[in-house]
Amino acid sequence: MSWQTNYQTWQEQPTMIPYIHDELTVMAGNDEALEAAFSGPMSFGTAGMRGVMGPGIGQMNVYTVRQATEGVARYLDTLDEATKQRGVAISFDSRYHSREFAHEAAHVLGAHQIPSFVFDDMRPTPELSFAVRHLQTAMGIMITASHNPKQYNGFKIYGPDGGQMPPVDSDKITEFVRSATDVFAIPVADERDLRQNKLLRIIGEDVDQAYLANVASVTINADLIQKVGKTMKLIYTPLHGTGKVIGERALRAAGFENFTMVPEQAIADPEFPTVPFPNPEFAQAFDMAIALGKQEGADLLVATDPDADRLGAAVRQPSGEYQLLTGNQIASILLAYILKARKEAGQLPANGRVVKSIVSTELATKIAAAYGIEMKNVLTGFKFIAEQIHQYETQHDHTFLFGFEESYGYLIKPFVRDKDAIQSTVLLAEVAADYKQRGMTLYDGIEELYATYGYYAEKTVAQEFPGVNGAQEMAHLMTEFRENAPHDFANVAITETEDFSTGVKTSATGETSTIDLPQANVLKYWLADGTWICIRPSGTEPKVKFYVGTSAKTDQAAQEKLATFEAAVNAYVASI
Ligand SMILES: O=P(O)(O)OC[C@H]1O[C@H](O)[C@H](O)[C@@H](O)[C@@H]1O
Repeated sequence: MSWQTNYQTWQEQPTMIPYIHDELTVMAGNDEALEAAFSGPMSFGTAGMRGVMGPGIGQMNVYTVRQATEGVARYLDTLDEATKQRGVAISFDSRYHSREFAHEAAHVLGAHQIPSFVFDDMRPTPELSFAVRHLQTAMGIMITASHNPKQYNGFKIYGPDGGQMPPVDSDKITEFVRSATDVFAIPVADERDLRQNKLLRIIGEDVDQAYLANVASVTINADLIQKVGKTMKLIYTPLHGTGKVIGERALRAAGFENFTMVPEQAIADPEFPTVPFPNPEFAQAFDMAIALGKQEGADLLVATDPDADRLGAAVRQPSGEYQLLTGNQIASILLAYILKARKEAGQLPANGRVVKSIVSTELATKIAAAYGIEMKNVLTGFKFIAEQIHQYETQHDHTFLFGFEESYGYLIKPFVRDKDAIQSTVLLAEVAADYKQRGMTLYDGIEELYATYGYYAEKTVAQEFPGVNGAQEMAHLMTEFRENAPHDFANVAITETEDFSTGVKTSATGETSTIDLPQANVLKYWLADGTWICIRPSGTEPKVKFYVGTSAKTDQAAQEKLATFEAAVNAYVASI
């Protein structure tokens, strides 16, 4: 159907929600906006859906949230009654309409006689993952657009283990979402009736307490925290999001009492008024924390994104200036501490495993190997880390020690099955305390890791492919890489090419072997000097991402190599 026809259907609805009706009126005559909103449905995939808020079948609004939830409900209808009656846990972040969307989801589930457990106020994504496990619900829904700009919102689905659903199940839900084509015909139950019939229950403090008790268990050395925790100075910013509700309590419960929250950013605000993007990957997210850190002489600055699943950090350098750490550096220093402290405590299991994505740093592999611990590499997406944990638990063959992605996501203990910035904040504080006790800072700690294991450097660059032809152009780029395969980058030979779409690894001499991972449109090259280069279309944005990871004997040499390979990749792409 054309966007004009879809638009007309919306215009002619007799019972349109008044504020959406008003938004439609504002859009009248703006063909570009109307085309974007009405040409096709929102895409619903393995990560659920995410998009700009506004009227139309292609944007996030009450009707598209109802449609997505209807898909979830129809899926649950196919399961046995006992599973269905376990219901769905629902949380939401601090964005515009997040609370409203969470309740709309409950109303749709209620119309199917499916109970829901909705948080009384915003809560982090990892706490929703925890709630699914704690309340033993059949599924979970998180209303969030993570660290996207304020115009966005999203709908994420979780399976009974608390992990984002693996493709095999989420594909079924996607089918059901697509089958609910008439968004205006989806039945919704009345909030008051649902509450009376116990089909909608409000949860909050009870789950918080259980979650916080678990978070306290991620610390390893209680004596250390006792000694240093009270004096070590931290600055924490929740960047106007859900971390405010629980991050403060988590730090305090773990014994870190000497911290200040950036006051302006400890106010939940869907405008995210103090930052250009509420994303701890961006330096500007730290501007206020740095100013406060300098005033207070803080050792460590920590920022969590609006749904508190990602964590960024900055550490004080000897000069008094702060240096931002990358996701790879934060993960490496957390991992090195976990392995060291657990070994010292006699708690390092021989069958321990660390899990990371294929685009994350090899420094972690080297650290793990130094402790005789195996590294498992999985595709990008924390659901694949959750899937590993589930497997270890059911097969009893490995013990999960740590999981991470370079995109600022880490998980320490599996009472949550997604990245957890609250757990990570608490453990990172303990790591800082450990260095402080040794008369060092986290900055020195990173230097120490490099001096021991080699200087590792990584970079991700993304090329955007906006517009209607974007997907096609991205496909063309990937095809070019496959059909006119490069032999080298910057004159360093490619020794192995991994094509995850066929699951085949090919050496320069033509020998092949199988990659033991699900199929995905990803290419990874291993070079003669140990450098790796990976290319994949983003699963969440219209971008192709290029990742480079290298290492050398000095920092300068590693940075130079990184710059050379980045230029070589850019040159190859420009030649296509
Ligand atoms: O596909 P990308 O844009 O690189 O995003 C990848 C990210 O997608 C989601 O946010 C997942 O929750 C993350 O675990 C994953 O890292």
